[in-house]
Amino acid sequence: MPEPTPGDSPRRGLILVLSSPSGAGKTSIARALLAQEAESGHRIDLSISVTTRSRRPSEVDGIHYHFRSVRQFETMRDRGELLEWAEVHGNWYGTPLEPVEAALRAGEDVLFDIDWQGTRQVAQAMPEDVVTVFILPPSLAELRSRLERRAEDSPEVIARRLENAREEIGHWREYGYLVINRDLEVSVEAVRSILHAERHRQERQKPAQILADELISGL
Ligand SMILES: Nc1nc2c(ncn2[C@@H]2O[C@H](COP(=O)(O)OP(=O)(O)O)[C@@H](O)[C@H]2O)c(=O)[nH]1
Ligand SMILES: Nc1ncnc2c1ncn2[C@@H]1O[C@H](COP(=O)(O)OP(=O)(O)O)[C@@H](O)[C@H]1O
Repeated sequence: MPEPTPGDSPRRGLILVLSSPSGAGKTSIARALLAQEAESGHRIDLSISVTTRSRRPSEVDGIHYHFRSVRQFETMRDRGELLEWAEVHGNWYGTPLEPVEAALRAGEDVLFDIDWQGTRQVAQAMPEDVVTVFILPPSLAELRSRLERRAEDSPEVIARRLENAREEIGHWREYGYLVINRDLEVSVEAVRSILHAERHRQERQKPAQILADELISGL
């Protein structure tokens, strides 16, 4: 992306929300998307949520989540430090507000991996900044087998996530875009196309708006 020329205001960043039932592949899509965007010089950051759930073997505190006690979580929430929060699968999850505001101001996009309850809150709080994508698994059998293949949760935890899938999927109508995650590469490309198109929305293109007016006044 070319650097804005002097006098241009930088584009305000956008929030790209990915939601899905657990195991449909949003974390895999998010990771690949971030890597590809970074490679091509675009600025998009992952919002790192705070959670009270226990860390999985493959997860690192501060990279995948900020793992906190219930008391620490409640303190952050009560101080107004969270943009949104929700109880999901029996644990608390929330999005720290400050890094999101700083990124948007700096013209940087932010990727959210949050559930439908959080999406609603963000869409209400920042309607102009939010783009929402719901990821569907190709079938229930595939959803189950992805949760099992990931092999990071106990059978009880997997069963609970499958039970909750019905409610999560039930909110698909609240999202602007739908992607069926059959082939990971194809899904990543679909989400990238959405992101790239949304960056060009007229309302988000301050430098282009200014340029258009300058062109008119020079004619
Ligand atoms: N509302 C909200 N949901 C979150 C947040 N972080 C993660 N989630 C959601 O919590 C659910 C469980 O996430 P996680 O424990 O990582 O399990 P996974 O989806 O099976 O990998 C998913 O639907 C996430 O999108 C957050 O900050 N806020
Ligand atoms: N398109 C796909 N085809 C096959 N397996 C996939 C695909 N997308 C993700 N997976 C696998 O499914 C499992 C769950 O994916 P993950 O990204 O952790 O889902 P979520 O974040 O939605 O819970 C992981 O083992 C991941 O490697």
